[in-house]
Amino acid sequence: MAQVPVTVTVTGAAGQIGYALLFRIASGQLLGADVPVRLRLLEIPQAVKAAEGTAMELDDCAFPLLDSVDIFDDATKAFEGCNVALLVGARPRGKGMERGDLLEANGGIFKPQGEAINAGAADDVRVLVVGNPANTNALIAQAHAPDVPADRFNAMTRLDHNRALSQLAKKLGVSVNDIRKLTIWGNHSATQYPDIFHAEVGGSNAAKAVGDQSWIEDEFIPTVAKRGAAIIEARGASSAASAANAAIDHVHDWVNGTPEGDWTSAAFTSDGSYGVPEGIISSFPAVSRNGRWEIVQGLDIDAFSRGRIDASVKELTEERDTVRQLGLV
Ligand SMILES: NC(=O)C1=CN([C@@H]2O[C@H](COP(=O)(O)OP(=O)(O)OC[C@H]3O[C@@H](n4cnc5c(N)ncnc54)[C@H](O)[C@@H]3O)[C@@H](O)[C@H]2O)C=CC1
Ligand SMILES: O=C([O-])CC(=O)C(=O)O
Repeated sequence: MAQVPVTVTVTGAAGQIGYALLFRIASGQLLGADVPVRLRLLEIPQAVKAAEGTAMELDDCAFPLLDSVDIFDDATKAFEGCNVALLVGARPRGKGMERGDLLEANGGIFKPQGEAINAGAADDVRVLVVGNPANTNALIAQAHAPDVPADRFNAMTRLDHNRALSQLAKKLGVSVNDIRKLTIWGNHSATQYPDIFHAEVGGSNAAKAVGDQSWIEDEFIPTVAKRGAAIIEARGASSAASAANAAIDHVHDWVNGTPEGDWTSAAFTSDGSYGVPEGIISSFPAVSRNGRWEIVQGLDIDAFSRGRIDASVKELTEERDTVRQLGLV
């Protein structure tokens, strides 16, 4: 191994996303085919044995890039020296629940994890929160890591972005490779706004190519925004492999940069752009340059998009107010 290994901490390692994620990280898909990784897995004590089973399977793959796997039930140890933290461990929602119903149950997990990241992670740590409600859990972790730059705490809306790409490609009968500049705004929840008004298909405007506002409003947006619930209904369990895939995409692009001529969607601390209140963790059109996300500026937001963005942002500010009342931020 030519390079120094990068330390990647994964929480909820024995869960279903963990199982879909760890093998892809160890094979080099998270950071690059020449970057060795050290895995540190965090689980609750009852699930440590299952995590050990996964670690045995990781051994059995003989991944050339996998330097080591260590398992912990103590957050302080798990985040020691961590460069990339994937906060997956949380309670998933069941049928009929909204992600916001999990705020109190999961809020308690992200405070100690933020503290542990603050105490022991590497100076360049990047944190992606996957566990729901992801945006507000990221806000909680960030609030307890005052020494880590705020922009290092992200929440995952890349799965929504990928879902939207796929739905739009199907509608237009094109490949996902033909679509650029799609955006998920707001919260990773049913209020999210998948925006195709700035998207391009084969270089032309995607909304014009669709040419059907009622499809956008009544089919596309609800299908993308409620896809998580549809998967739960169909599978009896929430999305796992697609969520792991999106986490890989998000961190890969954050670290290695987004392609020229395109952008993606990522949730991070608002600087007030597009009227999103400063400080909340909201999804934006984003490019990554030199390892940092930048919000794509200068997009015209019409009245329809304004209303949708505002509705999702309102939910985010309400979630923030709830966790404030609970003393979590
Ligand atoms: N942002 C997104 O797009 C998506 C988010 N999710 C969310 O990801 C989370 C994980 O989903 P699954 O893997 O399906 O759930 P799961 O229930 O299969 O696994 C969760 C794992 O987390 C562990 N865990 C619980 N508390 C922990 C703690 N304090 N520290 C470390 N580990 C802990 C559990 O023991 C369990 O092994 C859920 O919150 C789910 O809603 C799921 C899909 C997409
Ligand atoms: O819907 C859920 O609870 C899991 C999730 O976040 C998603 O699939 O988008």
